[in-house]
Amino acid sequence: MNNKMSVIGVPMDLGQSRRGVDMGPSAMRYAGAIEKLQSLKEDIHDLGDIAIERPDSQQEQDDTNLKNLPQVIKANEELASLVDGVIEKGRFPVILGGDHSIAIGSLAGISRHYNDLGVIWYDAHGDLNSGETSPSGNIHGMPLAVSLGIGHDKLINLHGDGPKIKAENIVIVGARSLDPGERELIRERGIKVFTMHEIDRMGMPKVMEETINYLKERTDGIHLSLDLDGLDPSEAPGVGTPVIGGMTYRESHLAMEMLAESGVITSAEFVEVNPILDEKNKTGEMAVGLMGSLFGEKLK
Ligand SMILES: NC(=[NH2+])NCCC[C@H](N)C(=O)O
Ligand SMILES: [Mn+2]
Ligand SMILES: [Mn+2]
Repeated sequence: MNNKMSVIGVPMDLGQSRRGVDMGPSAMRYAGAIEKLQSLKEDIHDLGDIAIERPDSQQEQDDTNLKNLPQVIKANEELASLVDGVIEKGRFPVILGGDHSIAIGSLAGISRHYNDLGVIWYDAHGDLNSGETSPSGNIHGMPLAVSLGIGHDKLINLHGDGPKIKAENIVIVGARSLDPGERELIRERGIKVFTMHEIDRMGMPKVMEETINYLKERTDGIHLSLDLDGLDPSEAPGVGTPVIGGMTYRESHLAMEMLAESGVITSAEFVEVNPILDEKNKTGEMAVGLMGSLFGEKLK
């Protein structure tokens, strides 16, 4: 894995309806994210946080049901250029969210550097909705669909026209809350999903082994998009859209350690940490713990 890393914070909560996930980067920094990275890699640049526009209360709702669309676009454009520049310089981008809508910008910036970018979507959700299928209008439920070229034009064409990734290069791990439109899309496009059912049946070691082997043979880089709500809310309560029956902290560590051993991950983001809903920053600390394992921390 690349020893030079650049960290970008994206303090944005406008892709969903519960305030507080904008403090995610602070929560992870407070829990020692930068120090953790410095202890594992030799060259860490902290690029600080992107400036986020506040929503305008006078703003007219446009013809879509997408909440805070202009601000989400603006933040993602900025993130995409930054991430693009980081990779251009030969560095590994680590993105701290923010709600999951920021994956639109991450993937737009990263995908420019790969012909077949793979994505591991570690999440309770599929985030495969569009304006038509979304039950909420929350853009954090849409980034994977947008990156496939499904959804609002301005989101799809952000930082380069058209789709950024291919359906066959995605693996979703930990899904247990999928909307009807998302299920249909998964079926239609043949997206690989390990639901909690499969994780229970096969065990995390087999799930990660299959995930890594599947993506290794068809991609030229793999982005890990880790939504903290993939973990069970009893362990990671500081998230805006908790779903019971999730992956444990131990299983998640193992998954990160297997990714570290495989050496396949070329970029990563940690999203949806909401310190307002958390218990003494437990979820922020968990995110940093998982970062450690992903980037090669070993106890002996
Ligand atoms: N990144 C997330 N936590 N996404 C949750 C999405 C929840 C639901 N599927 C929606 O579209 O609103
Ligand atoms: Mn998500
Ligand atoms: Mn989620």
